Amino acid sequence: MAKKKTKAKKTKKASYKLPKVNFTRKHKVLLGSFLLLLGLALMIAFVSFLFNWKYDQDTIGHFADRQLETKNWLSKFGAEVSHFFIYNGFGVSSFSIAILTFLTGVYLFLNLKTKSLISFWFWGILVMLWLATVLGFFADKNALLGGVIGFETNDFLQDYLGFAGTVLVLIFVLIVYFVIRLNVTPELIGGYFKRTRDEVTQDFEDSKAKEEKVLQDFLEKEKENQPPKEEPKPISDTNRASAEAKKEVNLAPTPPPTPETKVEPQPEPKPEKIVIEGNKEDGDVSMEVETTVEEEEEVGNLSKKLVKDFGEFDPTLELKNYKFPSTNLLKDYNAGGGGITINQEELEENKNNIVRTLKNYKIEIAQIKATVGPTVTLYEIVPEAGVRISKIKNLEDDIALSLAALGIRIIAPIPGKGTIGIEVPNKNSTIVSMRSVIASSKFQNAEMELPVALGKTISNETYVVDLAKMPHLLMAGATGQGKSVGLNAVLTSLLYSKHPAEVKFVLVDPKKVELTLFNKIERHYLAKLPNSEDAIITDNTKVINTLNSLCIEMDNRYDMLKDAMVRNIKEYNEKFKARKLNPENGHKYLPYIVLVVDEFADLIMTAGKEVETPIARLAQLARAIGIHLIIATQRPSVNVITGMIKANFPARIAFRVTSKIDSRTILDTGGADQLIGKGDMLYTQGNYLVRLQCAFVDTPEVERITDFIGSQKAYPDAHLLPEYEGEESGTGVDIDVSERDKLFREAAEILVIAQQGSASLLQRKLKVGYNRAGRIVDQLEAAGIVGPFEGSKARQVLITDLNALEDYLNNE
Ligand SMILES: Nc1ncnc2c1ncn2[C@@H]1O[C@H](COP(=O)(O)OP(=O)(O)OP(=O)(O)O)[C@@H](O)[C@H]1O
Repeated sequence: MAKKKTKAKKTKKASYKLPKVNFTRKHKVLLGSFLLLLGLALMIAFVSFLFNWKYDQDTIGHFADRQLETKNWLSKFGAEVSHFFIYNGFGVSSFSIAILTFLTGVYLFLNLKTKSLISFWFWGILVMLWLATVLGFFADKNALLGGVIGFETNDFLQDYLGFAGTVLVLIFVLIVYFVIRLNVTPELIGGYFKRTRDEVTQDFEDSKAKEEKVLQDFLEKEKENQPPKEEPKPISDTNRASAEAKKEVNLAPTPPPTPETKVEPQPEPKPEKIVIEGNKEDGDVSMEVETTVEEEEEVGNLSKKLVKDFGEFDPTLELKNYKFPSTNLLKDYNAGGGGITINQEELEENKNNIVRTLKNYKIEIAQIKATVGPTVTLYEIVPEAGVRISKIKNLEDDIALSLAALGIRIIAPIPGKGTIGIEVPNKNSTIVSMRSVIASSKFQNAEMELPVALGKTISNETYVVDLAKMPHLLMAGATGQGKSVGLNAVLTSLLYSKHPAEVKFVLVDPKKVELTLFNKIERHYLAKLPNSEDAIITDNTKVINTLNSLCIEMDNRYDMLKDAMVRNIKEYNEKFKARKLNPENGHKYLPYIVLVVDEFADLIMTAGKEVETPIARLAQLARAIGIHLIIATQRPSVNVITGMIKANFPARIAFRVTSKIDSRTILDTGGADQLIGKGDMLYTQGNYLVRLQCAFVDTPEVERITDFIGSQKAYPDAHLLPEYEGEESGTGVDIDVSERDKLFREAAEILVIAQQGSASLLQRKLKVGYNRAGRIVDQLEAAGIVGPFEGSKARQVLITDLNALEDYLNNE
């Protein structure tokens, strides 16, 4: 009980942190411009007052007298206000007031965060008081310096503390200002002096060395320029030396004899010298032509040197002994039987049925060919010339009826082939094992960023796609049709192809049981928010924070890419590996991040726009910086897979769904309703549909893989995403007491009696609509009566009984 009360108090305190003024943007612009101009006016008035105050003194106090003239640039107003602030107030330090007013105006006008304004005002006023008091010492010389308040404060302090005491107090206040406001500490000052001393010594030594070098060069040049027969000249004989030098046309740039020129520590490229010999007899002079050498780029040079010395940067070095799981950990489902079995009888029967049915509708077939896949067999038909394709397509249901089989799909025509396809499910389907697709050469030799072996096509070929190219994947299908297996297949593919340094997963699993096994590889492959305990997110409210954190990560990565002048993560990582990006400038190797959401419908139901917006943002922008989303849902309705989501997820997988409408929602076309389930799926990447049998990976297999990886040396922690400070309350708005609903008190009583912070309860008891009930709950939250939004659970009520509520509301 007591705990609840303290919590209630805490929330109350938190909600009163800032003044509760709800300005609209228009109000802010108006107030901002007013304050901005008022600040300027004060400034003008104050400056003018400094020159004209003596003349204007007679007019003070006669504001109503229109005849009286003032010299202040802002006339009577200026004179009165300045007299009030400067003469009667704080003296010249009153300029602070004008500056602070101006600053407040700017903040409001530009809609900047007003939080720092409070500290501006606090410190500004402190400085003003301090300065006024200090200038109070000189009040007898000039009354304007400290103003009346400055003089009085000074006088007051001197009465009690004497002159010395007052000075000491003022010095202490100054120290407080420096330490707290400017963060100045003795160490900082000491460090600064030490630095400047070192710099001076260094500079001195540098310039000495440079001077010596210049002198040396000069002498050498002189020596070179001397004709051999000439006597060596004394160094001091500069006049003569220059006269001799003039005799020769020397186009080589002589080093400027200024000791200030900075000499770079790295060796300069040596210019090549070409000497054009002159004919001495003709009195010709020889000329030395110096060709300039292109300076090499420092970064390139340095990076080449680094690569030469240390080799390319290896992101996997920290876990260099990491061993990839072997395919032996996966079960071979076809070990005994060995692949697809072809049932001749079945094939014959189906062929006859198809030919007969089509004949019934007067469609003659020129040729028929069967391709047996793991779950379905494709009969490719070449009709006789003159048969209309639409005719065959319209017979879909009739053919299905005559074949007496579920899940018949007619593809007319098959893209890229001039044939019509009829897919008929096999009586005995074959499981496509994960092992067979992982071991396939297609997957093993795939030159892809994020290879994913989805399964096998109808012609029994392994189908491998690049998640980085998709760039996001939407997976939908009715319950029990193979979505979770599909997700596991995708994750397993990535575990088999990518080192922990190269890819990180953010797993969202509202069902709480589907992805738990991946907990074991948390420190290898998972990414999480700092301070969160579990890497796998099962709580919907935490998803919002994680999504927003990913948005921050995305923005950060874009900044890094911009800084590195590359367009995508691949180029960035290549540049980083070639040691062309300096880690000291914040660059680091960027792993791909794959966000997997197992039940998206649940998320949209509980958090709605709050998840949709960051998901859409990530989907729109994250492809270049290596964040890829995989979203699965068993409810493919339009309010879950919204237009915004769909537009950004061109790659989609549909498992079997119950209706044609659902199929349309996922794929924009029918077909998914005719699948046979158990991993039978349609995949599209925006153009045509491919029917695949999803690779099957069972829970024990995933467990073996995660155990294998989890038992190896790991990073100290999961990959940490940037911190995201969610709003304290679910609503994030401070609600003015005066704006509370009329039913606020009644609603508070209902929730306190029921001890359940639910909007639907209010809807029923108060007979109000959902929106109003929701608003009241927000107001109750802002008042500290109910706790924050907790996803599907009702909010906690922070007040225990009606008496406590009465006290609480009365003390507000
Ligand atoms: N690729 C596949 N090959 C063979 N059988 C499969 C395949 N995928 C799924 N199955 C079978 O279907 C069952 C249900 O699959 P899964 O758990 O993936 O369904 P789901 O769509 O995730 O269901 P839910 O939405 O209820 O979680 C599996 O236990 C398995 O027997």
